[in-house]
Amino acid sequence: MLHLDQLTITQGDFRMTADWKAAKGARIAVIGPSGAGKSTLLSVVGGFFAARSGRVLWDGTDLTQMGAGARPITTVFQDQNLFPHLTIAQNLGLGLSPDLRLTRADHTRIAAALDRVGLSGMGARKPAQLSGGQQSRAALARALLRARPILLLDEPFAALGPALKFEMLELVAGLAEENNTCVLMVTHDPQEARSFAPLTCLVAGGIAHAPQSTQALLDNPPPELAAYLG
Ligand SMILES: Nc1ncnc2c1ncn2[C@@H]1O[C@H](COP(=O)(O)OP(=O)(O)OP(=O)(O)O)[C@@H](O)[C@H]1O
Repeated sequence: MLHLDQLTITQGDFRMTADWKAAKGARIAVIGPSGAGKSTLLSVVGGFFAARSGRVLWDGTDLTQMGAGARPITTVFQDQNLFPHLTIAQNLGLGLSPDLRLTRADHTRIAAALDRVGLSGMGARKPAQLSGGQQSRAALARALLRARPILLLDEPFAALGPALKFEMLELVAGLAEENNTCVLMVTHDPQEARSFAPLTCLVAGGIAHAPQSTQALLDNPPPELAAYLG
């Protein structure tokens, strides 16, 4: 279980609180107005930014003082963060071994992860030799290889067209279900939230609210969400 325990997050004049729990395997959309703090929330959970007070726990283990790499968490940002000078296979290998000393078993796992996202045989290419959608798949394959129980997605597919985006979301949902991964995904798109996430965390008015039913929230949005959805 992911537990955000009385978090207070400040950044300049910005202030936000979060105090809730999410079960293993929960898929949660993070939605709210621009500047409300969605990315900041993910940064705090992922270990890229420290909260002013409160704790982040996973299954009772306090992660608050752990660096991002040590947390049981994988984060995928919008820019995909693939290294341009490395091949796709090496980019994936970084998820297994930061110094790229890969065993034969590692190479087998990398090939299997590429197969899984529909990139069979493309491991030797550089990122620039893949389309935007294929790069997204590669970033997802790397996240998959890390096999951490929490996955944070900050608008990872924003650059993709609608068809490809939904294909990717389906892929993530399937993988998350298989691996019982707890996913927090920032999105601006209510349709995306509905199709991907049974639960939604509304971030608005200085509060990252406890996850609630996506359908109920979007069918009957509170004023701050209604204004944002238009
Ligand atoms: N480096 C910073 N210093 C001070 N304030 C910051 C900094 N970065 C962000 N902020 C403020 O923190 C608040 C939350 O920003 P954040 O990027 O988390 O919002 P968001 O909900 O993800 O927005 P968007 O939907 O536009 O991406 C904003 O009000 C922003 O102005």
